[in-house]
Order: sequence, then structure tokens, then C-alpha cells
Amino acid sequence: MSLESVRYSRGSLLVLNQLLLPHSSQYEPVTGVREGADAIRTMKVRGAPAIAIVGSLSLAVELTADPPQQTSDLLAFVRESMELLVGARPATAVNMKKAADELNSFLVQEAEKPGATVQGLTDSVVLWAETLLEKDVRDNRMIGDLGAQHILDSTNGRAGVVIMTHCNTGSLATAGYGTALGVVRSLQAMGRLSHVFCTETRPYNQGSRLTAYELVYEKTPATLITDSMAAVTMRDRQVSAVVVGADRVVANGDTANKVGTYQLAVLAKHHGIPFYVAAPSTSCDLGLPTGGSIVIEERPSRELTDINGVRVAAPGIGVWNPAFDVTPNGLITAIITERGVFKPEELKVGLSRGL
Ligand SMILES: CSC[C@H]1O[C@H](OP(=O)(O)O)[C@H](O)[C@@H]1O
Repeated sequence: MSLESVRYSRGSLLVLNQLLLPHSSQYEPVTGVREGADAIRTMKVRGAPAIAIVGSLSLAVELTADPPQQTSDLLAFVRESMELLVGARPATAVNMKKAADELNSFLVQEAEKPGATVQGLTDSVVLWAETLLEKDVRDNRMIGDLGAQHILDSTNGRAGVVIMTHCNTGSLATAGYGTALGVVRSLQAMGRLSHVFCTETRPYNQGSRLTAYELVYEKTPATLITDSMAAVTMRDRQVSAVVVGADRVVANGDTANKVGTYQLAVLAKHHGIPFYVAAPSTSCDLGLPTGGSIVIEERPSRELTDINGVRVAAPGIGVWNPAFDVTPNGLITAIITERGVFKPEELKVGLSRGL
């Protein structure tokens, strides 16, 4: 059975508490929006797509348990719920905000249709959230296959592909399969993956705690490295490509992702190694022209100064702890989406086709 960040059936939502990984795998019930927002705020659940999916499903389970009796109450409840969920981790990742905007406008349009009933509208909101879950897994499998084939086509048929990746972009950051780790899964399924180097991803250690957990779970040949080993690994360990995820890709292809991504892109350029961003269209914000407009989430200092609750940094030192950074489009070889693999300058047109 593949690793799941969420387990959902109508009226029931369980989320894997990622704060306990890799030592303990515990699913915890989320019975409504407040618990959904708490799971996102505390990073029990994290990863741009997973945040939007858990947030939307927390609304679905609450509506299933206690459906409003008036259409006006439903509209207000959905609007207020989405505001709470977006506010749980408001900066950088776009998926939850996009989902909120799309659901609110969908519901208003549905409510204006002749014969709309509060029960029918409630059912349509639940179905909308369930569709988000199913679509994400489909998108990730497409991202994985398209990305794997693109990398194979551009590596002159070398026997095995060596991938470096950053942070966690797998089943634990999505509804399943993953984005950058989806490319790894597809390469492995094609029998063309030689090795994966995953970075520790300080200070929150999504790499050593989560990606390493996923790669061991999938029996993928992989090695954990510290972030500071990225350059020497690229120089000495035949890395074929660097593939990372995204929290927000904007119209010109600039990409916000876990802090440390930008320096990997600079190092990849220096070593002549292709650098790919793997992201579903739900992580793309074509309304923002460049990455300069992206608000970067700043995290608590203790996440940097402490390890497992024990302070390791000198008392009194200043701390800067941005959770993300922005990689400029000029350092990105291509952006792998479920609708195709695009050069940064082709992204906006490419995603607009077939809408
Ligand atoms: C599917 S890509 C997810 C994206 O989200 C991660 O951030 P966080 O763990 O803080 O939610 C990281 O930036 C990943 O690339």
C-alpha cells in the first residue's frame, strides 16, 4: 500500500501527524474546519497541495456531519471556513488560497441557479472537495510520468538517472504519489532510476525526517546529505538532474519553494546540471507577474536554534528563519506540470491552453 498523508471517506478524515515522523506513524481524526486549520498551523500536515486538500476535506466532513439548514448560512459558513483555513499558514503556498477562491465562486454560481436547494448545494461542496483529492493524485502521476520521460529524453539514454531533491514533495506533501518525488517514483517504475540524493533541508528537516522516510518506505536507492554537501555531491556523484517542488510558481516561472532551493539552483547552473520544478497547476499563480511579489513565511527562531527541543545555538544570537526562498526563472530549466513540461517563459501560455 502506498504511503498516505490523508485517509478520507465521506464523513471521515484522518491525517497522518507528520510531526511524529519518522519515529511514529499515527493517523489523527479531523472532524471539522477548526481541527483542519490547527493541523495546518502546527504543520501536522504540510506541503502546498496537502494543505489545500486537508483544508477542503475538513470543511466537507463538518458539512456532512452538520449541514446548514439555510442557503445563506451555508454561503457564510463556507466563506468563513475558507478564511480560517487560508489564515492557518497564509504566506507563500498558493494552493489553499486558490482553493478558497475557486470554491467560493463555484458556490455563489451554483446558488444562483434556478431550483438550487441548501441540501443540493451542500452536497456539491462536499463533492467539490472530494474531487480536489482525486484530481491531485491524477495530476501527480502525470507530473511523474511527464517529468521522468523528459529527463530520460535529455540525458542521452544513460543507463540510470541520478536525482537530487530538496525538502519533501512526495505522498506526505500531496494526496499521493508526489510531485518531484512523483518524478522519482515514475523513474523507479520505469527501471531507469539509479540513485536519489535527498537533502536534509534544515532547519525543519523535511528531507531527513520525511523524504528519507518515503524513500526507505518505497525501497528507493537513496542517500541523505546535508544541505552543505549539495555542491560536492553535484560535482562528484554524477547527478543527472535536480528536481524540486513548489509552493507558488508565478507567471514568469519564478518559483517559491522551501528555503535552500535557490542555492541548489545556483549550484546546478554552476555544474551544468538541469534544474526542474515539479508542480501541479494548482500551485501556479499566474496572477502574479514575478516572484518579487511573493510574501515569504517567516518561522519561529526556535525551529533554527533548537534540535528536538534542546537549544544548540549560542544564547543571544540573532536569528533569521524564512521558510521559503524564490528561485528566479533564469535558473530553472523547465517546470513540470500535469499539462506538460514548460520552459519558464512558456508556462503562462502552456497552462492556459486546454483550460
Ligand atoms: C508538493 S511540493 C510541497 C512544498 O511544500 C513544502 O513546504 P512545507 O513543508 O513548509 O509545507 C516544500 O516547500 C515543498 O517543496
